Amino acid sequence: MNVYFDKLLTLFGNMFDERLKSRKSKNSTASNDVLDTLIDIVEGGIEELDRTQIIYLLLVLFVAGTDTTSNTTEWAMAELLRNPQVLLKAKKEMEQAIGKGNPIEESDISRLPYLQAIIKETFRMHPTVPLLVPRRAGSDADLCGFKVPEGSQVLVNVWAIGRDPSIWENPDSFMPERFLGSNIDVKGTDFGLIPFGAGRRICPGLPLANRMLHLILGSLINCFDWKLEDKISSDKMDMEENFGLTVKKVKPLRAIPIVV
Ligand code: HEM
Repeated sequence: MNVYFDKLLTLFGNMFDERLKSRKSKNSTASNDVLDTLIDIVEGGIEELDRTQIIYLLLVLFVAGTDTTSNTTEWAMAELLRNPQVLLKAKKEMEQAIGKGNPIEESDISRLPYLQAIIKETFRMHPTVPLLVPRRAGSDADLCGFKVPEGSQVLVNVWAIGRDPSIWENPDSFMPERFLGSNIDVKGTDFGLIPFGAGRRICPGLPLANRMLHLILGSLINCFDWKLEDKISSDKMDMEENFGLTVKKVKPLRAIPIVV
């Protein structure tokens, strides 16, 4: 793992140095990306950050933002292939809203309520960070009759919340319809659905990740038809989960795209 981190740190270090150089050149145009913004902050004297801190910050964003987004996409595709009627309904919605085979744009998302519901349902059943980031109780607390002494480490089991039959009807069924016409969202205020956490340490990548997921999944649905490898039927798919800091599929999804 450390070898990979070292490689990434070298990569980000080179990017940082090249960007500084290019910003000083006469023909430079602003990229307006994260790196440019961080350098603007340093040069504007708003925050004291050095090269090492910026490189580590890029590493954190990269590590926290890649596996989480790709895992969620993989779970969503697996559920769509396991539930062909859901995939068909999503295709129809997109065909009507943006036209078959067209890539989806950010401005289309608000016109695709079923796609939004599919992503919420994926987050409910497959929250990629199942226990969030550990918390420590700042003072003694009483939680539904349980005593939580000051200083205890608290883990929030988001995976179990998503499968709790007292909150969700048929919790083990993939039913995006449950979110149609509902205001429940993943932004940290509906505690039945907190795949990005909640409170002060809520995932800062939420707006980016949520948009990216709609664009990626929407394009995969609208631009391709899909079939499972080796003629596996949808009801025989392996959905076993590997629990760790993130929940991955034990057997990676292998599906074949066919351009529409
Ligand atoms: C599907 C995508 C993602 C999911 C499900 C997700 C989920 C989470 C969760 C559950 C936490 C802990 C929050 C808590 O304990 O309350 C977290 C923290 C974090 N996430 Fe994400 N994340 C995603 C994508 C991203 C992206 C794209 C970025 C950045 C580009 C990012 C950056 C971070 C960072 C930096 C933290 C640590 C925040 C802190 O400790 O204050 N995440 N994420």
